[in-house]
Amino acid sequence: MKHVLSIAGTDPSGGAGAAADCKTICAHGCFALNTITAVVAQNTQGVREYMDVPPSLIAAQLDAVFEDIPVHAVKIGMVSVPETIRVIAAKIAQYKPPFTVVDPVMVATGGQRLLAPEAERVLQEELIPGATLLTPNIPEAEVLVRRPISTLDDMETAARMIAAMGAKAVLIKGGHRIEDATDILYDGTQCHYFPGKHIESTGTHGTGCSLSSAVAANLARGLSLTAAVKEAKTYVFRGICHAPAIGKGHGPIHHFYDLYHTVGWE
Ligand SMILES: Nc1ncnc2c1ncn2[C@@H]1O[C@H](COP(=O)(O)OP(=O)(O)OP(=O)(O)O)[C@@H](O)[C@H]1O
Ligand SMILES: Cc1ncc(COP(=O)(O)O)c(N)n1
Repeated sequence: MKHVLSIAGTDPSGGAGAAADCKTICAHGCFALNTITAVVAQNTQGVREYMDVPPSLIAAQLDAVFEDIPVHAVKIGMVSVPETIRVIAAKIAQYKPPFTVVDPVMVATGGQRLLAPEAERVLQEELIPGATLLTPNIPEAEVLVRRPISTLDDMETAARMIAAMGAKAVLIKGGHRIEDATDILYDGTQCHYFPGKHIESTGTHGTGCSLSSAVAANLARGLSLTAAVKEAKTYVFRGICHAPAIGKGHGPIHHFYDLYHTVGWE
C-alpha cells in the first residue's frame, strides 16, 4: 500500500483541507498521513477564524512522520504565513519525497484569505521550485502571473509562466469558469487539455483539496502525470455530481470509499 502525506489546515465540517485530503487518499486505496498547518474554524458557510500551528510544531510533525514511515507522495495545501512555508520547504528538501503536489490555497470559497499577502512571494520563491505539480485555480494563477485570465489561451500562457518559476508541471483548474470546467496541464514540454462540463452546484467545497490529493495518490500508485490528472478530475467531477446535501452553504463533494474495491486498484 502506498502512503500519501497531506500537509494542510483543518476543516471541522469535513469538506476541505485535511479532512478532504484524507477521505480522497483513502478512497484511492492509499494510506493517509497528516501534518496540520493551521486549525481553522470553518463550515460550509465560510471561515470564521484560524490559528497557525507554530513552525516548530509543524517541523516536529513532519519529522515524526518521515522518520517512521516511507512517504510515497506529498500534497501541500493551506500554508498561510511565510514561516509555515519556510519550514515545510526545508523539510521537503531534507526528506525528498518522490512526488510533491502543491495546491497554492489563497482564498476560501467564502472569500476569506487563507494565505497572508506577505506569504505570496515566499510561496513563489520557496515552495513552487521543485514541486512535481502546482495546482492553482484561475484566481490563484492570476495572482502568480499578475495578469487577468479569461480564455483558455490565457490559461495556457499562465501555466507556462508559472512553470518558469520552477514547478516541473502546472495544472490550472477551470472550476471558476462558467463556460466549462476545462483544466489545462503544462507538463514542462506541452499543454494537455482536460475538458469538463461545468456543473451548477453548491457541492463544490474542497474540490481543489480533493483534486490535488487525488493526483498525489495517483502518482504514488504509479500513474503517469497525465493519467493521474485525468483520473483525479473524473473523481472530483463524479464527487460533485453525487455531492451530499450537507450544511447550509457550499457543501462537500461525495467521496467514493468503495472505489478501491470496485476497480481493484493495488
Ligand atoms: N462547478 C464545477 N463543475 C465541474 N467541475 C468543477 C466545478 N468546480 C470545480 N470543478 C473541478 O474541480 C477541480 C477543482 O477546481 P477549482 O477551480 O474549483 O479549484 P479550487 O478553486 O482550488 O477548489 P476549492 O473550492 O477547493 O478552493 C477542477 O478539476 C475543476 O475543473
Ligand atoms: C483548510 C482549508 N484548506 C483549503 C480550503 C479551500 O477550500 P475551499 O475553497 O473549497 O473553501 C479551505 N477552505 N480550508
